[in-house]
Amino acid sequence: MHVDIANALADTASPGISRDALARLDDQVAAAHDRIERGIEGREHGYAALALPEDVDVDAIRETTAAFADTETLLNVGIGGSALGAATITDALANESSVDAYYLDNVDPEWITALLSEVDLASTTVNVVSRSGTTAETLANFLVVRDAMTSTGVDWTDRTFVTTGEEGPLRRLADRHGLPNLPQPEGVPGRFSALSTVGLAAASVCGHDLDALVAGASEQREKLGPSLHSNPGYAYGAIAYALDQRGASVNAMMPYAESLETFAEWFAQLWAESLGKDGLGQTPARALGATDQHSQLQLYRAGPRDKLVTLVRPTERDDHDIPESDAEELAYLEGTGLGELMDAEFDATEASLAAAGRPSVRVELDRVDERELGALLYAMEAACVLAGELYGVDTFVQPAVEWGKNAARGLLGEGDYDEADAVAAKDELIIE
Ligand SMILES: O=P(O)(O)OC[C@H]1O[C@H](O)[C@H](O)[C@@H](O)[C@@H]1O
Repeated sequence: MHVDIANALADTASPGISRDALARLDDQVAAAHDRIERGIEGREHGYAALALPEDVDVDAIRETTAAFADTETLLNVGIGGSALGAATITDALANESSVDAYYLDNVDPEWITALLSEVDLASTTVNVVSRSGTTAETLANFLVVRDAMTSTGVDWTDRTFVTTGEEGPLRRLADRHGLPNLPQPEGVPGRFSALSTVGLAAASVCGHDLDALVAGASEQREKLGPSLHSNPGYAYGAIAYALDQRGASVNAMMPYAESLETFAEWFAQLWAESLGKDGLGQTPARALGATDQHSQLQLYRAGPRDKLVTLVRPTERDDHDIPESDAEELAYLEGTGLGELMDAEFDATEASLAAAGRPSVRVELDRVDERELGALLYAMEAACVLAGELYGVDTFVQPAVEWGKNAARGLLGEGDYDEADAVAAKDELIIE
Protein backbone atom coordinates (compact mmCIF):
# COMPACT_ATOMS: atom_id res chain seq x y z
CA MET A 1 0.00 0.00 0.00
CA HIS A 2 1.31 3.44 -0.85
CA VAL A 3 0.10 7.00 -1.38
CA ASP A 4 1.06 9.50 -4.06
CA ILE A 5 0.76 13.12 -2.93
CA ALA A 6 2.17 14.85 -6.04
CA ASN A 7 -1.21 16.15 -7.18
CA ALA A 8 -1.78 17.86 -3.82
CA LEU A 9 1.30 20.04 -4.22
CA ALA A 10 0.96 23.71 -5.11
CA ASP A 11 2.93 22.98 -8.34
CA THR A 12 -0.25 21.30 -9.61
CA ALA A 13 -3.18 22.31 -7.48
CA SER A 14 -4.93 25.14 -5.73
CA PRO A 15 -5.45 24.67 -2.89
CA GLY A 16 -2.15 22.85 -2.70
CA ILE A 17 0.89 22.78 -0.46
CA SER A 18 4.20 24.29 -1.55
CA ARG A 19 7.40 22.29 -1.17
CA ASP A 20 8.64 24.76 1.49
CA ALA A 21 5.44 24.41 3.47
CA LEU A 22 5.71 20.63 3.15
CA ALA A 23 9.16 20.78 4.78
CA ARG A 24 7.75 22.87 7.64
CA LEU A 25 4.82 20.47 7.95
CA ASP A 26 7.27 17.61 8.31
CA ASP A 27 8.69 19.28 11.45
CA GLN A 28 5.16 19.37 12.89
CA VAL A 29 4.76 15.69 11.99
CA ALA A 30 7.95 14.87 13.94
CA ALA A 31 6.60 16.61 17.06
CA ALA A 32 3.19 14.96 16.67
CA HIS A 33 4.83 11.59 16.22
CA ASP A 34 6.61 11.93 19.58
CA ARG A 35 3.24 12.48 21.24
CA ILE A 36 1.64 9.58 19.36
CA GLU A 37 4.48 7.18 20.17
CA ARG A 38 4.25 8.06 23.86
CA GLY A 39 0.51 7.44 23.72
CA ILE A 40 1.00 4.06 22.04
CA GLU A 41 3.70 2.96 24.48
CA GLY A 42 1.55 4.00 27.47
CA ARG A 43 -1.59 2.47 25.90
CA GLU A 44 -3.31 5.80 26.52
CA HIS A 45 -6.99 6.15 25.61
CA GLY A 46 -7.32 6.22 21.83
CA TYR A 47 -3.62 5.88 21.07
CA ALA A 48 -3.97 2.27 22.21
CA ALA A 49 -5.68 1.62 18.85
CA LEU A 50 -2.33 1.96 17.11
CA ALA A 51 -0.93 -0.81 19.36
CA LEU A 52 -3.58 -3.31 18.21
CA PRO A 53 -1.35 -5.19 15.75
CA GLU A 54 0.70 -6.17 18.78
CA ASP A 55 -2.11 -6.46 21.32
CA VAL A 56 -4.98 -8.18 19.53
CA ASP A 57 -5.50 -11.85 20.46
CA VAL A 58 -6.52 -13.51 17.19
CA ASP A 59 -6.51 -16.99 18.78
CA ALA A 60 -9.22 -15.94 21.24
CA ILE A 61 -11.32 -14.62 18.36
CA ARG A 62 -10.85 -17.83 16.37
CA GLU A 63 -11.67 -19.93 19.43
CA THR A 64 -14.97 -18.15 20.08
CA THR A 65 -16.06 -18.12 16.45
CA ALA A 66 -15.09 -21.80 15.89
CA ALA A 67 -18.37 -22.76 17.59
CA PHE A 68 -20.20 -21.13 14.66
CA ALA A 69 -18.44 -23.00 11.85
CA ASP A 70 -21.78 -23.99 10.26
CA THR A 71 -22.75 -20.36 9.64
CA GLU A 72 -24.36 -19.50 6.33
CA THR A 73 -25.51 -16.01 7.30
CA LEU A 74 -23.96 -13.60 9.78
CA LEU A 75 -26.07 -10.88 11.33
CA ASN A 76 -23.78 -8.32 12.93
CA VAL A 77 -25.98 -6.26 15.22
CA GLY A 78 -24.13 -3.03 15.99
CA ILE A 79 -23.85 0.54 14.78
CA GLY A 80 -21.10 3.07 13.97
CA GLY A 81 -17.74 1.76 15.08
CA SER A 82 -19.41 -1.49 16.08
CA ALA A 83 -20.33 -2.17 12.45
CA LEU A 84 -18.27 -0.28 9.90
CA GLY A 85 -14.81 -1.80 10.49
CA ALA A 86 -16.14 -5.34 10.28
CA ALA A 87 -18.31 -4.42 7.29
CA THR A 88 -15.34 -2.89 5.48
CA ILE A 89 -13.43 -6.15 5.79
CA THR A 90 -16.21 -8.62 5.01
CA ASP A 91 -17.66 -6.52 2.17
CA ALA A 92 -14.22 -6.12 0.60
CA LEU A 93 -13.61 -9.88 0.77
CA ALA A 94 -17.20 -11.04 0.20
CA ASN A 95 -16.25 -12.96 -2.97
CA GLU A 96 -13.88 -15.12 -0.92
CA SER A 97 -16.50 -16.23 1.61
CA SER A 98 -19.46 -18.61 1.58
CA VAL A 99 -21.04 -16.67 4.47
CA ASP A 100 -23.43 -13.79 3.69
CA ALA A 101 -22.73 -11.03 6.20
CA TYR A 102 -25.35 -8.38 6.99
CA TYR A 103 -24.88 -5.36 9.21
CA LEU A 104 -27.94 -4.34 11.19
CA ASP A 105 -26.78 -0.80 11.79
CA ASN A 106 -30.10 0.91 11.32
CA VAL A 107 -33.54 0.55 12.83
CA ASP A 108 -35.55 0.96 9.66
CA PRO A 109 -38.42 -1.43 10.42
CA GLU A 110 -39.23 -2.30 6.79
CA TRP A 111 -35.64 -3.20 6.03
CA ILE A 112 -35.18 -5.33 9.16
CA THR A 113 -38.50 -7.14 8.65
CA ALA A 114 -37.64 -7.95 5.02
CA LEU A 115 -34.13 -9.12 5.91
CA LEU A 116 -35.33 -11.42 8.68
CA SER A 117 -37.92 -12.97 6.43
CA GLU A 118 -35.29 -13.74 3.77
CA VAL A 119 -32.53 -15.43 5.78
CA ASP A 120 -32.52 -18.98 7.11
CA LEU A 121 -32.29 -18.25 10.83
CA ALA A 122 -31.36 -21.85 11.70
CA SER A 123 -27.97 -21.41 9.98
CA THR A 124 -27.55 -17.77 11.02
CA THR A 125 -25.05 -16.53 13.58
CA VAL A 126 -25.71 -13.32 15.47
CA ASN A 127 -22.89 -11.17 16.77
CA VAL A 128 -24.19 -8.37 18.99
CA VAL A 129 -21.53 -5.69 19.15
CA SER A 130 -21.58 -2.68 21.45
CA ARG A 131 -18.70 -1.14 23.35
CA SER A 132 -21.03 0.56 25.83
CA GLY A 133 -23.67 -2.16 25.78
CA THR A 134 -26.30 0.59 25.97
CA THR A 135 -26.87 1.75 22.39
CA ALA A 136 -30.65 1.78 21.86
CA GLU A 137 -30.61 0.87 18.14
CA THR A 138 -28.37 -2.14 18.74
CA LEU A 139 -30.31 -3.46 21.73
CA ALA A 140 -33.65 -2.97 19.94
CA ASN A 141 -32.44 -4.82 16.84
CA PHE A 142 -31.06 -7.61 18.99
CA LEU A 143 -34.43 -8.06 20.72
CA VAL A 144 -36.13 -8.18 17.31
CA VAL A 145 -33.66 -10.77 15.93
CA ARG A 146 -33.90 -12.90 19.05
CA ASP A 147 -37.69 -12.84 18.85
CA ALA A 148 -37.61 -13.82 15.15
CA MET A 149 -35.40 -16.80 16.01
CA THR A 150 -37.66 -17.93 18.83
CA SER A 151 -40.76 -17.66 16.63
CA THR A 152 -39.17 -19.91 14.01
CA GLY A 153 -38.12 -22.49 16.60
CA VAL A 154 -34.43 -21.60 16.63
CA ASP A 155 -32.66 -21.52 20.01
CA TRP A 156 -31.13 -18.05 19.79
CA THR A 157 -28.77 -18.75 22.70
CA ASP A 158 -27.01 -21.39 20.56
CA ARG A 159 -26.58 -19.01 17.67
CA THR A 160 -25.52 -15.78 19.39
CA PHE A 161 -22.30 -14.33 20.76
CA VAL A 162 -21.61 -10.81 21.95
CA THR A 163 -18.68 -8.44 21.66
CA THR A 164 -19.04 -5.98 24.50
CA GLY A 165 -17.40 -4.47 27.58
CA GLU A 166 -17.26 -5.66 31.17
CA GLU A 167 -20.31 -3.65 32.21
CA GLY A 168 -23.68 -2.65 30.82
CA PRO A 169 -27.05 -4.19 29.98
CA LEU A 170 -25.76 -6.23 27.04
CA ARG A 171 -23.05 -7.83 29.13
CA ARG A 172 -25.48 -8.67 31.91
CA LEU A 173 -27.93 -10.17 29.42
CA ALA A 174 -25.15 -12.24 27.83
CA ASP A 175 -24.04 -13.55 31.22
CA ARG A 176 -27.59 -14.41 32.17
CA HIS A 177 -27.98 -16.58 29.07
CA GLY A 178 -24.44 -17.98 29.05
CA LEU A 179 -23.56 -16.41 25.67
CA PRO A 180 -19.92 -16.41 24.60
CA ASN A 181 -18.42 -12.94 24.98
CA LEU A 182 -15.49 -11.43 23.15
CA PRO A 183 -14.00 -8.58 25.20
CA GLN A 184 -13.68 -5.05 23.87
CA PRO A 185 -10.12 -3.77 23.60
CA GLU A 186 -9.08 -1.42 26.42
CA GLY A 187 -8.82 2.25 25.50
CA VAL A 188 -9.85 1.79 21.85
CA PRO A 189 -12.81 3.91 20.68
CA GLY A 190 -15.28 2.10 18.40
CA ARG A 191 -14.23 3.85 15.19
CA PHE A 192 -10.62 2.77 15.77
CA SER A 193 -11.50 -0.84 16.60
CA ALA A 194 -11.55 -2.50 13.16
CA LEU A 195 -8.38 -4.43 13.94
CA SER A 196 -9.65 -5.79 17.26
CA THR A 197 -12.33 -8.28 18.36
CA VAL A 198 -14.87 -5.72 17.07
CA GLY A 199 -13.82 -5.91 13.42
CA LEU A 200 -12.13 -9.28 13.32
CA ALA A 201 -14.87 -11.50 14.80
CA ALA A 202 -17.03 -11.04 11.71
CA ALA A 203 -14.00 -11.65 9.48
CA SER A 204 -13.32 -14.86 11.39
CA VAL A 205 -16.91 -16.13 11.03
CA CYS A 206 -16.58 -15.42 7.30
CA GLY A 207 -13.39 -17.49 7.17
CA HIS A 208 -10.91 -14.71 6.41
CA ASP A 209 -7.24 -14.80 7.33
CA LEU A 210 -6.91 -12.84 10.58
CA ASP A 211 -3.13 -13.29 10.72
CA ALA A 212 -2.74 -11.64 7.32
CA LEU A 213 -5.00 -8.73 8.34
CA VAL A 214 -2.88 -8.15 11.42
CA ALA A 215 0.37 -8.61 9.48
CA GLY A 216 -0.66 -5.86 7.04
CA ALA A 217 -1.41 -3.55 9.96
CA SER A 218 1.93 -4.43 11.62
CA GLU A 219 3.82 -3.39 8.49
CA GLN A 220 2.27 0.05 8.78
CA ARG A 221 2.88 0.18 12.54
CA GLU A 222 6.58 -0.36 11.86
CA LYS A 223 6.57 2.57 9.47
CA LEU A 224 5.39 5.09 12.08
CA GLY A 225 8.26 7.51 12.47
CA PRO A 226 9.15 11.18 12.65
CA SER A 227 8.66 11.99 8.95
CA LEU A 228 5.70 11.91 6.61
CA HIS A 229 8.07 10.90 3.81
CA SER A 230 8.47 7.35 5.08
CA ASN A 231 4.93 6.57 6.14
CA PRO A 232 1.84 6.50 3.87
CA GLY A 233 -0.59 7.01 6.78
CA TYR A 234 1.16 10.07 8.16
CA ALA A 235 1.66 11.43 4.64
CA TYR A 236 -2.07 11.16 3.99
CA GLY A 237 -3.10 12.67 7.34
CA ALA A 238 -0.62 15.56 7.04
CA ILE A 239 -1.64 16.41 3.48
CA ALA A 240 -5.37 16.23 4.24
CA TYR A 241 -4.83 18.55 7.22
CA ALA A 242 -2.64 20.98 5.26
CA LEU A 243 -5.12 21.17 2.41
CA ASP A 244 -8.00 21.77 4.79
CA GLN A 245 -6.00 24.65 6.27
CA ARG A 246 -5.73 26.01 2.72
CA GLY A 247 -9.45 25.73 1.96
CA ALA A 248 -10.12 22.06 1.08
CA SER A 249 -12.74 21.63 3.78
CA VAL A 250 -14.25 18.59 2.03
CA ASN A 251 -12.48 15.26 1.53
CA ALA A 252 -14.17 13.12 -1.13
CA MET A 253 -13.17 9.51 -0.62
CA MET A 254 -13.52 7.76 -3.97
CA PRO A 255 -12.50 4.11 -4.20
CA TYR A 256 -12.39 2.58 -7.67
CA ALA A 257 -13.66 -0.85 -6.56
CA GLU A 258 -17.15 -1.90 -5.56
CA SER A 259 -15.53 -4.04 -2.88
CA LEU A 260 -14.17 -0.89 -1.20
CA GLU A 261 -17.39 1.10 -1.15
CA THR A 262 -17.92 0.34 2.54
CA PHE A 263 -14.36 1.48 3.24
CA ALA A 264 -15.48 5.01 2.30
CA GLU A 265 -18.29 4.74 4.87
CA TRP A 266 -15.86 3.58 7.54
CA PHE A 267 -13.50 6.43 6.66
CA ALA A 268 -16.35 8.93 6.91
CA GLN A 269 -17.06 7.99 10.53
CA LEU A 270 -13.36 7.93 11.41
CA TRP A 271 -12.71 11.36 9.93
CA ALA A 272 -15.94 13.06 10.99
CA GLU A 273 -16.23 11.87 14.59
CA SER A 274 -12.53 12.20 15.31
CA LEU A 275 -11.76 15.58 13.78
CA GLY A 276 -15.09 17.42 13.78
CA LYS A 277 -14.79 19.48 16.93
CA ASP A 278 -14.07 23.00 18.21
CA GLY A 279 -15.25 24.41 14.88
CA LEU A 280 -12.57 22.41 13.05
CA GLY A 281 -12.51 19.31 10.88
CA GLN A 282 -12.73 18.27 7.24
CA THR A 283 -16.07 16.99 5.94
CA PRO A 284 -15.82 13.50 4.46
CA ALA A 285 -17.84 12.89 1.30
CA ARG A 286 -18.41 9.45 -0.19
CA ALA A 287 -18.08 8.66 -3.84
CA LEU A 288 -17.51 5.53 -5.91
CA GLY A 289 -15.43 5.27 -9.06
CA ALA A 290 -16.23 4.96 -11.88
CA THR A 291 -19.96 5.38 -11.11
CA ASP A 292 -19.72 8.83 -9.54
CA GLN A 293 -17.64 10.24 -12.38
CA HIS A 294 -21.03 10.45 -14.02
CA SER A 295 -22.61 12.21 -11.09
CA GLN A 296 -20.33 14.05 -8.64
CA LEU A 297 -17.19 14.71 -10.67
CA GLN A 298 -18.61 17.81 -12.35
CA LEU A 299 -18.74 19.48 -8.93
CA TYR A 300 -15.32 18.23 -7.88
CA ARG A 301 -13.67 19.57 -11.02
CA ALA A 302 -15.58 22.78 -11.56
CA GLY A 303 -17.35 23.68 -8.31
CA PRO A 304 -15.88 25.59 -5.36
CA ARG A 305 -12.19 24.99 -4.67
CA ASP A 306 -12.99 23.44 -1.31
CA LYS A 307 -12.27 19.79 -2.02
CA LEU A 308 -9.55 17.21 -1.80
CA VAL A 309 -10.37 14.07 -3.79
CA THR A 310 -8.87 10.82 -2.52
CA LEU A 311 -8.67 8.20 -5.26
CA VAL A 312 -8.22 4.62 -4.04
CA ARG A 313 -7.65 1.50 -6.13
CA PRO A 314 -6.09 -1.94 -6.16
CA THR A 315 -3.32 -2.11 -8.78
CA GLU A 316 -4.07 -5.76 -9.43
CA ARG A 317 -7.50 -7.37 -9.84
CA ASP A 318 -9.09 -10.24 -11.74
CA ASP A 319 -10.16 -8.81 -15.04
CA HIS A 320 -13.16 -9.66 -17.16
CA ASP A 321 -12.64 -9.48 -20.94
CA ILE A 322 -14.94 -7.25 -22.91
CA PRO A 323 -16.33 -9.41 -25.74
CA GLU A 324 -16.10 -8.51 -29.42
CA SER A 325 -18.94 -6.48 -30.75
CA ASP A 326 -20.67 -6.28 -34.10
CA ALA A 327 -20.71 -2.47 -33.94
CA GLU A 328 -17.72 -0.71 -35.49
CA GLU A 329 -18.01 2.23 -33.09
CA LEU A 330 -17.34 -0.14 -30.18
CA ALA A 331 -14.17 -1.59 -31.72
CA TYR A 332 -12.02 0.46 -29.32
CA LEU A 333 -13.25 -1.71 -26.45
CA GLU A 334 -12.14 -4.94 -28.12
CA GLY A 335 -9.18 -6.69 -26.59
CA THR A 336 -9.55 -4.80 -23.32
CA GLY A 337 -11.16 -5.79 -20.01
CA LEU A 338 -13.53 -4.13 -17.57
CA GLY A 339 -10.59 -3.74 -15.17
CA GLU A 340 -8.55 -1.99 -17.84
CA LEU A 341 -11.48 0.32 -18.50
CA MET A 342 -11.77 0.99 -14.75
CA ASP A 343 -8.06 1.87 -14.59
CA ALA A 344 -8.35 4.15 -17.60
CA GLU A 345 -11.26 5.90 -15.89
CA PHE A 346 -9.20 6.28 -12.70
CA ASP A 347 -6.22 7.75 -14.58
CA ALA A 348 -8.51 10.03 -16.58
CA THR A 349 -10.25 11.35 -13.46
CA GLU A 350 -6.96 12.03 -11.72
CA ALA A 351 -5.60 13.82 -14.79
CA SER A 352 -8.78 15.80 -15.30
CA LEU A 353 -8.65 17.06 -11.72
CA ALA A 354 -4.99 17.99 -12.10
CA ALA A 355 -5.66 19.74 -15.43
CA ALA A 356 -8.26 21.88 -13.62
CA GLY A 357 -5.79 22.54 -10.79
CA ARG A 358 -7.84 20.53 -8.28
CA PRO A 359 -5.98 18.55 -5.60
CA SER A 360 -6.13 14.79 -5.29
CA VAL A 361 -4.22 12.06 -3.49
CA ARG A 362 -3.82 8.59 -4.93
CA VAL A 363 -3.95 5.62 -2.53
CA GLU A 364 -3.01 2.28 -4.07
CA LEU A 365 -3.28 -1.23 -2.67
CA ASP A 366 -1.43 -4.08 -4.34
CA ARG A 367 -4.75 -5.93 -4.42
CA VAL A 368 -7.86 -6.26 -2.25
CA ASP A 369 -6.80 -8.97 0.18
CA GLU A 370 -6.45 -9.36 3.94
CA ARG A 371 -2.90 -8.03 4.13
CA GLU A 372 -3.56 -4.92 2.11
CA LEU A 373 -6.83 -4.23 3.93
CA GLY A 374 -5.08 -4.48 7.30
CA ALA A 375 -2.49 -2.02 5.99
CA LEU A 376 -5.11 0.38 4.62
CA LEU A 377 -7.20 0.43 7.82
CA TYR A 378 -4.16 0.94 10.04
CA ALA A 379 -2.66 3.63 7.80
CA MET A 380 -5.92 5.60 7.74
CA GLU A 381 -6.23 5.36 11.52
CA ALA A 382 -2.65 6.62 11.86
CA ALA A 383 -3.52 9.40 9.39
CA CYS A 384 -6.48 10.39 11.53
CA VAL A 385 -4.56 10.33 14.82
CA LEU A 386 -1.83 12.46 13.24
CA ALA A 387 -4.37 14.91 11.79
CA GLY A 388 -5.97 15.18 15.25
CA GLU A 389 -2.60 16.17 16.72
CA LEU A 390 -2.05 18.75 13.98
CA TYR A 391 -5.52 20.27 14.49
CA GLY A 392 -5.04 20.12 18.27
CA VAL A 393 -8.42 18.45 18.87
CA ASP A 394 -9.37 15.63 21.23
CA THR A 395 -9.50 12.93 18.55
CA PHE A 396 -10.90 10.14 20.68
CA VAL A 397 -14.15 11.60 22.06
CA GLN A 398 -17.52 12.34 20.39
CA PRO A 399 -19.55 14.52 22.78
CA ALA A 400 -21.74 15.89 19.99
CA VAL A 401 -22.96 12.38 19.14
CA GLU A 402 -23.66 11.59 22.77
CA TRP A 403 -26.00 14.61 22.91
CA GLY A 404 -28.31 13.07 20.31
CA LYS A 405 -28.14 9.66 21.99
CA ASN A 406 -29.30 11.22 25.27
CA ALA A 407 -32.11 13.11 23.55
CA ALA A 408 -33.40 9.87 21.98
CA ARG A 409 -33.18 8.02 25.31
CA GLY A 410 -35.13 10.81 27.02
CA LEU A 411 -37.83 10.70 24.32
CA LEU A 412 -38.20 6.95 24.78
CA GLY A 413 -38.66 7.43 28.52
CA GLU A 414 -35.41 5.83 29.63
CA GLY A 415 -34.81 8.63 32.12
CA ASP A 416 -34.64 12.39 32.58
CA TYR A 417 -32.41 13.95 29.93
CA ASP A 418 -32.27 17.75 29.41
CA GLU A 419 -31.45 17.04 25.77
CA ALA A 420 -34.97 15.59 25.28
CA ASP A 421 -36.53 18.90 26.40
CA ALA A 422 -34.80 20.62 23.49
CA VAL A 423 -36.69 18.34 21.08
CA ALA A 424 -40.02 19.42 22.56
CA ALA A 425 -38.96 23.09 22.38
CA LYS A 426 -38.50 23.01 18.59
CA ASP A 427 -40.20 25.87 16.66
CA GLU A 428 -42.35 25.10 13.63
CA LEU A 429 -42.86 26.97 10.35
CA ILE A 430 -44.82 24.48 8.25
CA ILE A 431 -45.60 25.03 4.60
CA GLU A 432 -48.06 22.66 2.92
O1 LIG B 1 -20.38 0.38 20.42
P1 LIG B 1 -21.47 1.24 20.96
O2 LIG B 1 -21.23 1.64 22.38
O3 LIG B 1 -22.81 0.60 20.80
O4 LIG B 1 -21.47 2.57 20.15
C1 LIG B 1 -21.75 2.64 18.77
C2 LIG B 1 -21.51 4.03 18.26
O5 LIG B 1 -22.26 4.90 19.10
C3 LIG B 1 -22.10 6.30 18.95
O6 LIG B 1 -22.85 6.75 17.90
C4 LIG B 1 -20.68 6.73 18.88
O7 LIG B 1 -20.60 8.06 18.48
C5 LIG B 1 -19.90 5.87 17.92
O8 LIG B 1 -18.54 6.23 17.97
C6 LIG B 1 -20.04 4.42 18.32
O9 LIG B 1 -19.27 3.65 17.46
